[in-house]
Amino acid sequence: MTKKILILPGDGIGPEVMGEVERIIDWFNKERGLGAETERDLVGGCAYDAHGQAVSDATMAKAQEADAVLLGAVGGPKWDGVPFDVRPEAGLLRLRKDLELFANLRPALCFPALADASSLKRELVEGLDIMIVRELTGGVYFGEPRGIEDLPNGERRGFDTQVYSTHEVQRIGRVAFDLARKRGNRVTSVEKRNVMHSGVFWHEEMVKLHKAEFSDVTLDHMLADNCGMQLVKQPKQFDVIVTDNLFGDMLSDVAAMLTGSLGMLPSASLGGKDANGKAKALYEPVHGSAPDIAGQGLANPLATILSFAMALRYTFDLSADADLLEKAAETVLAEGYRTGDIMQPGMKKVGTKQMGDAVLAALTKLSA
Ligand SMILES: NC(=O)C1=CN([C@@H]2O[C@H](COP(=O)(O)OP(=O)(O)OC[C@H]3O[C@@H](n4cnc5c(N)ncnc54)[C@H](O)[C@@H]3O)[C@@H](O)[C@H]2O)C=CC1
Ligand SMILES: CC(C)CC(=O)C(=O)O
Ligand SMILES: [Mg+2]
Repeated sequence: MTKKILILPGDGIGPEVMGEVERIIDWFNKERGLGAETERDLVGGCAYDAHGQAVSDATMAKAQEADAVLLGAVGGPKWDGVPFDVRPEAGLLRLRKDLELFANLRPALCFPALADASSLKRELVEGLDIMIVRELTGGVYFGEPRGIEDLPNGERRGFDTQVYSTHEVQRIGRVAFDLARKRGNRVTSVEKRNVMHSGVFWHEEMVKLHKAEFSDVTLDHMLADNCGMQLVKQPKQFDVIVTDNLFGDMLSDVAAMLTGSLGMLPSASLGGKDANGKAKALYEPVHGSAPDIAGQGLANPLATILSFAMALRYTFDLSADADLLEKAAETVLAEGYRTGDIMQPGMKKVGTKQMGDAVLAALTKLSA
């Protein structure tokens, strides 16, 4: 059956890195019989420019129909002044919310060739393999009430609401515990129960879930500020980290630097399985639209390419193809190809397109 992939390149470096993924999809169609049919559409600032909305209802309908959505990145200074509800980032938030993509998997893996590209010492990151499981459709990014208001005393006030309910914590907890069972069997649940009621609640629900369904998995708890510190002090102590929307966003950017660059970190955003065992899914790099390097062909496409590898694994159940693509990424790094963000002395500096060329060549060589 044809596999329907909706491609939303977005803004800034989004279209540049997604261009390389499109060439890789073509390769998998021709060489591995993937059978993927792709369609491009708009999200983010470019969608706002085209029709005044960061994602249109028509695009949302296509996303609902697709087997998988691949997204580049959204946002940029051009849209700093647009109304809050239609800013580029709102398009991505709507996709996540309306498709109910509550589980955001952000693996931080240090490829052997990049052990010296991290800002940390080689011995701290060599062999690193952490899975951050971030809750993606709740918490302070979506809680009501929120807004900016005028107060009677002439001051103004800005506010957001952090809120989680039982089913939201339990379902993300289950994803984390299930993943841990296939990895190092250890989950660290991260919140701030020392100052936040939602943190106390998160902790209590995780403890209950663990006792009821996952007592074979080791569960630890850590306060979010300490977790940020521990990630740069001794990152290999972690296996699976499960946390809320905001802390997960921040901690995964921290984890990115352990792997060499934000340009290396892929992600999968998954919904619950339907009656046929199918889950809605969106795949995107962890990084943003990188306005500082956009339009120059300098961006590292590997995070987006590795996000497509996650689509092969999680949506299309093609783990051999996912392994092949991940091996191709590892190979080009071992061969010394480096975009500017991971450049090291003595390596071959390349741009976005040449990195894509190198991955395609590695795919061909590895599958011969
Ligand atoms: N998922 C998304 O679409 C996200 C969008 N954003 C949006 O992106 C815009 C820029 O945000 P920033 O805070 O600057 O974060 P950013 O992730 O776009 O960039 C942070 C730094 O990392 C570098 N970088 C990021 N991706 C790279 C890549 N593939 N190759 C080489 N270098 C890379 C950038 O050049 C920049 O120096 C904002 O409008 C923000 O809201 C931010 C994060 C996620
Ligand atoms: C809506 C996004 C811009 C938030 C973000 O930074 C992320 O999901 O990584
Ligand atoms: Mg982020």
